[in-house]
Amino acid sequence: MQGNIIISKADKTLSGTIQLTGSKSECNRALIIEALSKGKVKVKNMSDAADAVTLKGVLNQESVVGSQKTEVRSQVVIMADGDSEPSKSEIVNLKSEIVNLKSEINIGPAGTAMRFLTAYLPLQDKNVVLTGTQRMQQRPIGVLVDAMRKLGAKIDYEINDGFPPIKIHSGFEQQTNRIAIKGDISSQYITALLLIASSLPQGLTLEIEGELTSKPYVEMTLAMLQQAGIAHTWAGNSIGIESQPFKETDLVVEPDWSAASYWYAIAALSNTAELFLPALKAYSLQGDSVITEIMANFGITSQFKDGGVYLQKEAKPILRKIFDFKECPDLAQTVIVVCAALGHDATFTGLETLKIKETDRIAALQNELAKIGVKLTEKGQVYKLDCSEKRIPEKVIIHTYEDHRMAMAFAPLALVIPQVEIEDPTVVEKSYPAFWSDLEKVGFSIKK
Ligand SMILES: O=C(O)C1=C[C@@H](OP(=O)(O)O)[C@@H](O)[C@H](O)C1
Ligand SMILES: C=C(OP(=O)(O)O)C(=O)O
Repeated sequence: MQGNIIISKADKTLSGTIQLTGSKSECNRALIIEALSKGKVKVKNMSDAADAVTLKGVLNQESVVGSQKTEVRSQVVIMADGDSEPSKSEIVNLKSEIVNLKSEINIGPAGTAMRFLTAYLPLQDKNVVLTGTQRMQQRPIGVLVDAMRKLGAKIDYEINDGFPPIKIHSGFEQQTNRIAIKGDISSQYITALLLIASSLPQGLTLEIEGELTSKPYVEMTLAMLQQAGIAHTWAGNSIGIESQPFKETDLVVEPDWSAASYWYAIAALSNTAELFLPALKAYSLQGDSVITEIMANFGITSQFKDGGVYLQKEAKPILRKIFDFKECPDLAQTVIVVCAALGHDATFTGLETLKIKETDRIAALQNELAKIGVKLTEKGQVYKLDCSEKRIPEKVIIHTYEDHRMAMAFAPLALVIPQVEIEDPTVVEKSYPAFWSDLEKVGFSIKK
């Protein structure tokens, strides 16, 4: 879809069934595990999220390159075994062919792919530059690169220390099996290391320093590794995984609960809502399934039956005034916009990591909420929403800052504002490409 779109909804009722695509978080873990397991583990219900499709493409390409390398290497062996000895220059050429088979990988805006590959690629005996979008080049990676260097990886920065692009060199040899790592910047660094731990000759124990942010994502990683036969220990701040083989299994990706959160937001802003989301589980590996509890405060009930979840709206006063997003940072925009739309002054904590995501999500929220007169103010680590000067214009234009969640979190405003114009609507492809067509399925009008 090119250009802006204008969203509107003639009535305030929501009903239907929406089949959500697979979780990008689960899928990206499953893809790395599949690649490390060398065929033992298979990913089922591959996500349509662009970030997952990108990672799959890179890993497939890597395995093609891997077999090309083997071919080139065996050519060297044949030449060396042949009647005529290969000349020095022939060997040098073949060696550089090996090195140059693939020299740059660009993962676009995919944060988890960037982090997971930073741990995965050094183990593949590669010389490769790993890069992404301009924004990706501002998202920190230093904590993970430091940890990988201590482990034995050879990694240089191409432009700025601590940020992509990074150059990964071949020749990994494990130097230690115990690493201390900061837990309060991104849990993705920890997940990246845990994913490769069982494939390291000496295994790996991580000592997490400071508070662990986004903890459910680390639990998801360990649960998925467990499903693939990898045992761990977790005592206090120390997580240990011994060197061990994967077992043959399928990893089935559940639909995306972060995507489901936008449907909860739409339900919360509708007068009546009856929506079925198939295949979502009550006991999910995804921490964002906590949206069921959060949205109960806005009158949305969740009933798990028929293999999915039914959402229903009950007329109820809003209960909660304080929301903490430390364990579910991707829900922050969804819930804050719902509070603003309902004029519900509330307090938010656990937003520390939002400034280093797809955009500075705090600044983005502040700018866009100001368009309806709502203020989000920061005092230390506590954020307050002030709706006292809220206004409902005929039309609002939402800038999306290359952030899928800005587009999807503000779209539900179409239930309270006659026309919501979304700039750069294709951003949703990162995690939920069918978002706009799914809105149309339940009666939203989407015009270019
Ligand atoms: O591991 C994951 O799949 C993710 C972890 C979280 O990041 P942080 O750990 O950086 O908060 C989350 O925001 C991101 O969308 C996905
Ligand atoms: C932060 C996110 O993704 P990533 O870090 O994987 O780019 C997100 O999807 O909200």
